[in-house]
Amino acid sequence: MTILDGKKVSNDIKDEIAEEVKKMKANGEKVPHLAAIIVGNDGASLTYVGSKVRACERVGFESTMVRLSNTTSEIELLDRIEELNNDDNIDGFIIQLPLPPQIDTQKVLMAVNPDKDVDGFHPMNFGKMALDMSTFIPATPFGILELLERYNVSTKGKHTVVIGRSHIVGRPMSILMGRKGFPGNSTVTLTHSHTKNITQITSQADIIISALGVPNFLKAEMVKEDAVIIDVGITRVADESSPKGYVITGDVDFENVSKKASFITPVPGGVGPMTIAMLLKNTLLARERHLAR
Ligand SMILES: NC(=O)C1=CN([C@@H]2O[C@H](COP(=O)(O)OP(=O)(O)OC[C@H]3O[C@@H](n4cnc5c(N)ncnc54)[C@H](OP(=O)(O)O)[C@@H]3O)[C@@H](O)[C@H]2O)C=CC1
Ligand SMILES: Nc1nc(=O)c2c([nH]1)NC[C@@H]1CN(c3ccc(C(=O)N[C@@H](CCC(=O)O)C(=O)O)cc3)C=[N+]21
Repeated sequence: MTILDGKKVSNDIKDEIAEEVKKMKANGEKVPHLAAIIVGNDGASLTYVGSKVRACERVGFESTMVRLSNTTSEIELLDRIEELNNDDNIDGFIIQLPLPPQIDTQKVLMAVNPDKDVDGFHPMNFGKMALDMSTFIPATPFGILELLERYNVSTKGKHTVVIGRSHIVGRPMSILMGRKGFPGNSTVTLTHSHTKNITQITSQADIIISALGVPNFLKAEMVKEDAVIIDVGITRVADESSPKGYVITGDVDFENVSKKASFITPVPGGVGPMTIAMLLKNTLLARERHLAR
């Protein structure tokens, strides 16, 4: 069994990006600038955005965090997006999800300039991805592809089962694994809360990508011997014995499933850090597109 060490690979990627930024600086070129809008005070969301800002600092990017109150109206948010769209210093930006209920998420995501949409959530970019055109690939699925590639995990002709169909993880993942090329050429089954007999489906999978957010959902009995297991789930579970008062838990019963798996991602230290590294990669791409305009 091999652990797919997202923490290590993400550090390698950040080192590679930092090298590129050094060269830009040496040539007197503009360095990439990422902005993030965060609405409200959700602890987990603040943590993620904080890690994105720290990652920017580490590789030498500029970063801007725009913090808005939980009662921000849709119009106010759309105005802030328009400012970032028009700000020539900003190469790319993201709007941290989820948004409070008074705001229509789809409307907001459609307001982002597709050339600055480093999350790849705009319908234009999502459509391009589905049509194999070059574009921003959503960071979490992109990170999973990168991890499979760097560990040379075979995907061709394999049966990949994705659990969860969210717009940010499961749905794009199902499209990407079925694309031509590597990593891809998989036969994909997309499952969700209305799927019947899910154990029967996961038991046939060569690769399982679990993105539902239910701790310990995927148990050893649901998994075939030598399967590849990608655990996207991140749930905070209260734990008084840990310093923060909670621990981060994935969707997979790691202790038992890892005994059967050929490759498996841990939580923490698997897909999460890869997501951040790929957001930086997308920001590099956004800068190139910006300079080409
Ligand atoms: N590591 C990382 O970088 C990231 C981690 N995450 C984590 O991944 C998890 C999923 O997040 P996200 O993609 O936003 O998903 P959502 O919470 O938006 O959706 C969950 C999906 O899981 C499906 N689902 C729920 N219960 C079941 C069940 N019992 N059996 C089968 N399918 C089920 C839902 O089905 P239905 O559509 O029918 O409701 C839905 O499609 C969360 O823990 C989140 O924190 C998210 C993004 C990045
Ligand atoms: N517009 C938008 N883009 C996103 O990419 C996005 C989002 N909204 N909303 C929420 C989800 C979640 N997400 C994570 C990113 C990093 C870790 C991560 O670094 N996790 C660490 C642990 C972090 C911790 O200790 O809390 C790990 O798994 O090792 C987790 C989750 C990005 N998301």
